[in-house]
Amino acid sequence: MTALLQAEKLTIHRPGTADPVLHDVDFRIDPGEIVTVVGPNGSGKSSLVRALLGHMPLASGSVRRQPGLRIGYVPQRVHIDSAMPMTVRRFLSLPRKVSDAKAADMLREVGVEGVERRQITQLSGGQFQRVLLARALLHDPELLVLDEPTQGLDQPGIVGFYKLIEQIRRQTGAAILLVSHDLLVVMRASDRVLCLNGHICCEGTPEHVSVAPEYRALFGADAEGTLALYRHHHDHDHDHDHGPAQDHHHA
Ligand SMILES: Nc1ncnc2c1ncn2[C@@H]1O[C@H](COP(=O)(O)OP(=O)(O)OP(=O)(O)O)[C@@H](O)[C@H]1O
Repeated sequence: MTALLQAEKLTIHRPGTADPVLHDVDFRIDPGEIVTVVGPNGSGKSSLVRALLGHMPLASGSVRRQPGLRIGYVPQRVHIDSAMPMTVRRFLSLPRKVSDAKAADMLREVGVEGVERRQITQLSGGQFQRVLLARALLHDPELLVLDEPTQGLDQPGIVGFYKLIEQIRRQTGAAILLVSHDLLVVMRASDRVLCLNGHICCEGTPEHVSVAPEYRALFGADAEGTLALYRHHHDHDHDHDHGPAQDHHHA
């Protein structure tokens, strides 16, 4: 299968220095895959994403994107000037104009129907993340890139967001590259997890990564809980679809 996006020996330096943020990272994502990048703060997750998208210069190595690849991107930080009024509708037409019908469809798809006239700055955190997702989906991406898309959401909000991501993958067949701290929830939605700390510490299926010594060394006690939760979800999901993790405390 041809990768949508592939990097070889990707190395990035801190600006103006030879100090590597990332070194020798090999990466690929295939059509329809959900790949999650985890790693501690400062481990280079956002830098990897920005380099893969061509937003950041490489010190060495290569990135190859399929020619004409349509990418939808939700960056980690979106600065909205609160002094400048901006409706959701206007925001969706930046930078590329979309029709009212398309905007309305997309807002409905992501579960925030009818918020067109609302001011961006007056949305809740969860509504704002969904509007960002709607904007990233407007031009039928083959690859959706989400950098910490659930920041500021509470646990049910996070679970709901990842369900939406899985649903989008099912409906559109888009590949999804996720950066996240929400190890517990993210694990379940991913086909492949890549654990980063300046380089790739380990990668593989969620179950493989959660028992890898490199992963455990990085995430300590949290790592144990991740595996327990992953197993729990995984077992149950074969039987029936049921509610989020916090409804079921199995120690
Ligand atoms: N524009 C920049 N100038 C200088 N250093 C930078 C810049 N961007 C990132 N860095 C450094 O690169 C390293 C990796 O940062 P990056 O944001 O990629 O990590 P991250 O894993 O996404 O972190 P977090 O989980 O905190 O978002 C950090 O040490 C950071 O200080």
